[in-house]
Amino acid sequence: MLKVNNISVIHNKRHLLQDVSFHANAGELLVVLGSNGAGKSSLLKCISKEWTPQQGDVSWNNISLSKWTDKSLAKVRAVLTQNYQISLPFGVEEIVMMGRYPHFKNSPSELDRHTVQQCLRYTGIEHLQGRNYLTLSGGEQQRVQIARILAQLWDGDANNKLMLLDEPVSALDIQYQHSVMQLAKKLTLRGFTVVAVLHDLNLALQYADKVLMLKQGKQIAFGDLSVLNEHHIREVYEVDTEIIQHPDSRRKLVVVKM
Ligand SMILES: Nc1ncnc2c1ncn2[C@@H]1O[C@H](COP(=O)(O)OP(=O)(O)OP(=O)(O)O)[C@@H](O)[C@H]1O
Repeated sequence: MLKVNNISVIHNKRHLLQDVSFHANAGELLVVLGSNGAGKSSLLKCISKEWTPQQGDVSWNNISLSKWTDKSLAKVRAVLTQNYQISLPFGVEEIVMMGRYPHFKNSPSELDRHTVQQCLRYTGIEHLQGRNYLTLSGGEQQRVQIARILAQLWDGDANNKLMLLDEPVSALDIQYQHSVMQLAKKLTLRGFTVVAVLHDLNLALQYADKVLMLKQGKQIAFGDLSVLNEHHIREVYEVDTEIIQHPDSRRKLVVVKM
């Protein structure tokens, strides 16, 4: 279980996060929502142990992140960041193999190579094998990055795996947006805990098990999909919306009122 207990992050006397508390269980997809600058990426940095909050605590499986070594955490927690910069002409398999770095010492084993192949297949990018990463489109690069973090978490107990996705679908067309969200959902069904920052409220309504809503570093709402309602959307985004139900699928949709 991921437990975030009353964390605050202060930078230059300004709260980037203030008294944020929530949890996510094994097998849950938690979507973090909020306006630009609300603190979503800052929160992911705290959950990934890149940042240590000045107040409060983050724990993974009942152990405070401060007690996890970087090496052991790297085997159970993987992060897809917004700006993964690579300037050298690595091949696609080499990038995915980077996800295996915490698992081997000097050179990859047969198992590591097999895992890379499995992750390329699982993410539907086998056809990109042999390509120079720098020549891929933004969307293709994003899917390779997803294969990389999957390779990092591939083996071991799925209930002990935490995947953090910062705007995973931002560069993707509608088909791949859904294929990435379906992949995230499939991983939660295996037992993974997935935390994803999204801007698309309809994707959140379709895929989230739980929702956390932030505004200016403060927690506006946390809970099941019922918290993603017109009232909280108005509070967070200052936009009037209506939540309607699709007549056939019964799926809920957010529509902006003009
Ligand atoms: N390293 C830093 N030093 C100072 N301020 C920072 C730092 N990182 C983020 N901030 C500030 O903290 C606030 C929250 O930023 P953050 O990137 O967490 O927001 P966000 O919700 O992810 O935004 P967006 O949706 O635009 O990506 C912003 O005002 C940002 O300028």
